[in-house]
Amino acid sequence: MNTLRPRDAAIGFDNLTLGYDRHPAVHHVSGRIAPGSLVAIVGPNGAGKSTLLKGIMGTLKPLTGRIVLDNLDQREIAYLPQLAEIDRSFPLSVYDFVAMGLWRRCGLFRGFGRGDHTRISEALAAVGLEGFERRAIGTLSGGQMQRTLFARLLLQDASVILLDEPFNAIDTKTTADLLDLVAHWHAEKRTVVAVLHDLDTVRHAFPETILLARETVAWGPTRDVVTPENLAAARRMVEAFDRTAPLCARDAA
Ligand SMILES: Nc1ncnc2c1ncn2[C@@H]1O[C@H](COP(=O)(O)OP(=O)(O)OP(=O)(O)O)[C@@H](O)[C@H]1O
Repeated sequence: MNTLRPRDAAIGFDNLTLGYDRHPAVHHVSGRIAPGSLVAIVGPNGAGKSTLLKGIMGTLKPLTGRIVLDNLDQREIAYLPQLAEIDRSFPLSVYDFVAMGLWRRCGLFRGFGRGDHTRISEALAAVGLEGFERRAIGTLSGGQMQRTLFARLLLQDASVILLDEPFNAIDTKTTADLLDLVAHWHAEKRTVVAVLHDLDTVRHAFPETILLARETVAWGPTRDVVTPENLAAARRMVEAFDRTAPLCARDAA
């Protein structure tokens, strides 16, 4: 069902500062996520990981610096938000929720053809949710909802996929199944960037890591980045950060 034509979609950060109400949340990030990378973003709570994903998505505009997208339109990026951010009270079936992954290609008001229904069924099968089509999303367990979100991502068929804590509070079996999908996307040369807290998962499944602590502590091969020294430095840096500061000392100089 993969209709992706691999392209050289890359994401660059040029001295990027992102924040809220003009207060920086993550600052001076520079680097490039190469096409086809499989990258983990790690760091303590409040390090700016989700903020960086929101910057890539364009929902948060840079305070200073730039995000440079090569061969990539922001609308083509697929994004899996944290489970807690999804309003599940909306009366939507699993089938209709997953079908939303096709909207960008089909348009809102065009009906689905037989090929589309097949693709939706294949996506549900790929995440192990056959038989759940008519269930309201509000009745799903956390793991079932996460599988539903992955099925929607499958249909989006995006060259860049951003995942915000995709395995939080998800059991081992579901995590393993969803990690298989991530590995599959990587094999298809899609770019996958995931915010993660479980460092074992990062070490086993993500070749590249960005360690954030309001700025970049380290960025490179996971074995070089996820070290006790770097993790301790990240903790110290987040604790020392003044969240009320309008500017950092580097900007003021
Ligand atoms: N909408 C917002 N308005 C104001 N401040 C915000 C907003 N969203 C995040 N922040 C602040 O920005 C900082 C970075 O938050 P962010 O959610 O990016 O961190 P994170 O690394 O993803 O943390 P966690 O691991 O806890 O999810 C935090 O101090 C947070 O309180």
